[in-house]
Amino acid sequence: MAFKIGLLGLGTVGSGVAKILLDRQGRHPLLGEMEITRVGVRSPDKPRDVDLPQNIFTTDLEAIATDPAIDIVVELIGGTDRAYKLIMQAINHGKHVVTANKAVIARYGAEIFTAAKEKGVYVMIEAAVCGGIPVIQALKQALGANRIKSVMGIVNGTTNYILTRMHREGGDFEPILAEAQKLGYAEADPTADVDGLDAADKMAILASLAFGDRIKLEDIYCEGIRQITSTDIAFADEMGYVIKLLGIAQHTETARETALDIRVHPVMVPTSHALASIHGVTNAVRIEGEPIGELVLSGPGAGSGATASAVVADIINVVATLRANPSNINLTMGCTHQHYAKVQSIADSINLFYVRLVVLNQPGVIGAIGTCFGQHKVSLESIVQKHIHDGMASIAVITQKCQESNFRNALKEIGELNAIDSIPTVIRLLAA
Ligand SMILES: NC(=O)c1ccc[n+]([C@@H]2O[C@H](COP(=O)([O-])OP(=O)(O)OC[C@H]3O[C@@H](n4cnc5c(N)ncnc54)[C@H](O)[C@@H]3O)[C@@H](O)[C@H]2O)c1
Ligand SMILES: N[C@@H](CCO)C(=O)O
Repeated sequence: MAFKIGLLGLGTVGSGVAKILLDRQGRHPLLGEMEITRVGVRSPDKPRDVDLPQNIFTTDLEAIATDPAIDIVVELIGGTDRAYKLIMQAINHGKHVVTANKAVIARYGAEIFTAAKEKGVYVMIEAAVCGGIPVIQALKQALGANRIKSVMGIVNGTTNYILTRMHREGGDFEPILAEAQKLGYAEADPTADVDGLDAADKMAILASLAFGDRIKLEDIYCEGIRQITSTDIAFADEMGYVIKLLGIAQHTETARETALDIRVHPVMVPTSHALASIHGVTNAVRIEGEPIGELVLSGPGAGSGATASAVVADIINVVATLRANPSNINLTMGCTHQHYAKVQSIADSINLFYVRLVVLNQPGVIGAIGTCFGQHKVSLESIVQKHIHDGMASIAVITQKCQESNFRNALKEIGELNAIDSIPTVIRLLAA
């Protein structure tokens, strides 16, 4: 008897899933035990490049989520509210759910996984983070023996594509974003990607699995890449760094037991670092655990086939588990977190900084900047003056590790000095 699948959404990822399920040759034998029974779409009569019988299409998505004949609901419509309601409906009707929807899981994970636990069903989310990279399964299962120390990654392909092009071409953010939109690499509304919100959704999910607590999205400090200029890229390049948008989740150095440091922001990454060589739309996640040490998973973070690969892997896992033991939940596939993580404020975090200042080219400016930082307990690694013209100079400062609030207080005071024209960029930095 085949397991019956109800597919909600037949767009980029939905079509990829249907294509895999309709073309089983050479793939996992369990695909032979699955059948797409109903498909929820907006326009049933629209011509499509997947060979599904017309009579299984419907615009009534609720009917699929509540259909007693369906075993697994695969939610691929995107968005938040409607998708959340459909997922909850499916769970409440005793169906297992597979979704690629990071926005829903990051916002409503607590409600969804609580309901799933009560109903004894699986909610599988491999495709929600980094598309085709099996990072969810790694954290839930393969790395289960480890105490995870940190999870750090390039989890948004759009921003990595833009930053890679800025590095390669020396171009500025806006024109490269416009071209990325024309080429289909960036959405017409790029906000979620370029402002770091998509990465924050993904980090909430990864950190929750890595550290065993729920994460409130609003607790994640989030900064995007709009302020990065070609000048900063050139400075970074000269100093042996590349600028990447990173998601970071780690235990704090000072109060390891009590707080989680979780954020998304641009970082100057030394060219020798594993994440520095991740280019274009590729994603990568570096996980550090005890006893395993460090490992990096990299690959396609989006796209029809890559994301569908993760969705179908989840379906296979559900089917395999149901075949082996239909009545007991496999604990390595579920999510049982009860408490919310205590998250460290960005002001308390410890960072190294790169800061670029535009100043009047006059004696004593560098000394005054150094003094201000010193008065706020910020030690400097280097301070270099460049690009002198029209009586103005650009100064690039790199600090040693310092508390973010001390750095910000120093910077506020420096900004008030007469010789300071502007402070266009501040970027946190990874130690070389
Ligand atoms: N595209 C990717 O590379 C990628 C990667 C990882 C995760 N995801 C996630 O996968 C999900 C799907 O993304 P996608 O790229 O396939 O989006 P998409 O826009 O290509 O497809 C969504 C489909 O759902 C349909 N749909 C939406 N609301 C509907 C409704 N109320 N009734 C019927 N049909 C409806 C749309 O018409 C569309 O065909 C999203 O949650 C997204 O975040 C996508
Ligand atoms: N918009 C996402 C892809 C889906 O997660 C990205 O650019 O990585």
